[in-house]
Amino acid sequence: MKIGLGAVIVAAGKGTRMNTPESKQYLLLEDKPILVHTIQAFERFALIEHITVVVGSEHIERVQNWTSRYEFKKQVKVVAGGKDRQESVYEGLKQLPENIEWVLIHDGVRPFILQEQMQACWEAAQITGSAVLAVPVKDTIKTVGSDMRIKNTPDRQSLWAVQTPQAFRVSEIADAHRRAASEGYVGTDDASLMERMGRPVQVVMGDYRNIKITTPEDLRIASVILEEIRTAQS
Ligand SMILES: Nc1ccn([C@@H]2O[C@H](COP(=O)(O)OP(=O)(O)OP(=O)(O)O)[C@@H](O)[C@H]2O)c(=O)n1
Ligand SMILES: C[C@](O)(CO)[C@H](O)COP(=O)(O)O
Repeated sequence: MKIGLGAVIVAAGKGTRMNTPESKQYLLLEDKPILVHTIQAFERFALIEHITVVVGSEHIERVQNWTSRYEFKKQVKVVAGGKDRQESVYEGLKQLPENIEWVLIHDGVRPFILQEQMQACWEAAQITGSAVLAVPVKDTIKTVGSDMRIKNTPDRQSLWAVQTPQAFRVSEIADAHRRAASEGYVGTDDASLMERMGRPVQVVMGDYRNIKITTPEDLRIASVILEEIRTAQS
């Protein structure tokens, strides 16, 4: 069944918080780069027809070569990103083929996305128009001033840590990006661009293992999660 679902996987960041010579998306997790694990998760998701991977311009050829090396079955287009995540997503959206009506936008450094989670996010987007995966926060969150004094304590019941994928109609999220760029707004996720246009975004319960590999300790946690997922699948 063709439904015009594509993926934009953003991986054009420098990984400054990881502080390794090689950007974190190219670090090996067991046998292959983190970004390959992520692309392969989208390869496995049957509904995805097209994958656009957004990388730094100096890495385009390297990632293009992965199609033969890792035997990708789907069409994987590799394009250059921008100076921040938002610009990179927008570049990816602009390069999607015409027939792609819906998109899952995902961080290249979230390799543990499960098939059932992609499915749940996609199904929720079909109903509401937009959907994101998120998990309830476990800690108490404080708003803190520049003087390091606590300003207030938001009610934890309503706080969720948002993940990717985030699912949208291509025309709507591209419009939201166009508007944000022209108005100089920079958000840390794509849903926030829909929110500022007054559009509803459905939250779908995510999985705590869908971590964004960000700092060195995340690499050790990632090895444990990978082993656990492999054991469960074998
Ligand atoms: N100009 C950018 C910046 C970020 N990203 C991507 O957005 C995702 C989430 O961003 P983050 O974890 O913050 O990655 P980096 O920007 O690489 O990390 P840091 O902020 O530590 O430099 C990553 O897959 C990253 O590659 C991107 O495509 N283009
Ligand atoms: C989009 C995102 O993964 C949602 O949690 C996140 O906001 C991106 O993180 P960044 O470090 O701000 O790029």
